[in-house]
Amino acid sequence: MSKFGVLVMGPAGAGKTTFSNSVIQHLQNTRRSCFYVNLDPAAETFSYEPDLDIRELITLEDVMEELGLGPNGGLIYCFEFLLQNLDFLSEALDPLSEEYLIIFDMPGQIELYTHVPLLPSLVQFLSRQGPLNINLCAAYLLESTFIIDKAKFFAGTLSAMSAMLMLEMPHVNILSKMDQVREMVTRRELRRFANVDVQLLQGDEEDDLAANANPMAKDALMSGGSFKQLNRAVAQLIDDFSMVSFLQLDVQDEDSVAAVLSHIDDAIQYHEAQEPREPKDEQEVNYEDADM
Ligand SMILES: Nc1nc2c(ncn2[C@@H]2O[C@H](COP(=O)(O)OP(=O)(O)OP(=O)(O)O)[C@@H](O)[C@H]2O)c(=O)[nH]1
Repeated sequence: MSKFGVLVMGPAGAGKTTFSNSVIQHLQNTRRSCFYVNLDPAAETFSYEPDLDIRELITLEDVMEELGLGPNGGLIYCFEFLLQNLDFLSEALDPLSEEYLIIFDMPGQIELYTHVPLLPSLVQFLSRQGPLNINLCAAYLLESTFIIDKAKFFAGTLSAMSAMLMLEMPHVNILSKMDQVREMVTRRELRRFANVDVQLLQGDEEDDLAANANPMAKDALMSGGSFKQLNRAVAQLIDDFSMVSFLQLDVQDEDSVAAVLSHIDDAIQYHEAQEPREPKDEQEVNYEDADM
């Protein structure tokens, strides 16, 4: 047996901290132990004070001020620094017993989940392949309001896929802030986004939510000959990657939080039964490039 952990990821403002807080509340209500780790060096305020906070090690503000880096380069520097000071994590996480769920609240900069190889190194250290031996699952949040603008929704879907491919770990995708869209779309329409229906990307006028809800957003969907081809290629890519689906999360509803947690548990249990994979080689990172 080993400890359990969830990496709460997703773009800025997707609702990561709010979701983390509702998980903590749910675990408290059900008398389960949890340990809350903030890994966002630019975080400002919390409803639940983190049990471990990267800002005790390094803050984005200090890095930007002292090294003259921008926010993206600064964040990458902070993560590189964390990777050079992994005792900061192991001293706090190693002593925890197996009953703990460890919640890692991640930053929102999208670079971290796409092309910069820092998260895979961190995951490797935390996971069953590394010394901390935590059974980890990624929870990738995307705002449900993105479905009103299909271009935005599919861009978000691609970034979720990118995180899935880069991290190669148990992963659940979540549409957050469901309270904001329930009145705007039918259940049938919602299902087409939750179980990503690539026909949505092919310009099906009848089902064009954007046209109904927000005329400006319709223009944002790529159109014209070459864009049609690109849309088709993206649709094919998502279709081939047949695992892309989203759970629906409403943080006001404890059952919804419990259902998402139960999926996370299932994803972890499923992967726990699999053989751990071989570690990847480490790669170099250039902070300056990140702000270009
Ligand atoms: N209506 C509604 N608002 C939400 C929900 N979840 C989060 N919000 C709001 O969305 C905003 C961003 O939420 P956060 O939880 O801070 O999002 P985050 O992903 O942690 O943000 P960053 O750390 O900046 O990347 C806040 O104003 C929240 O109150 C939700 O389920 N419903």
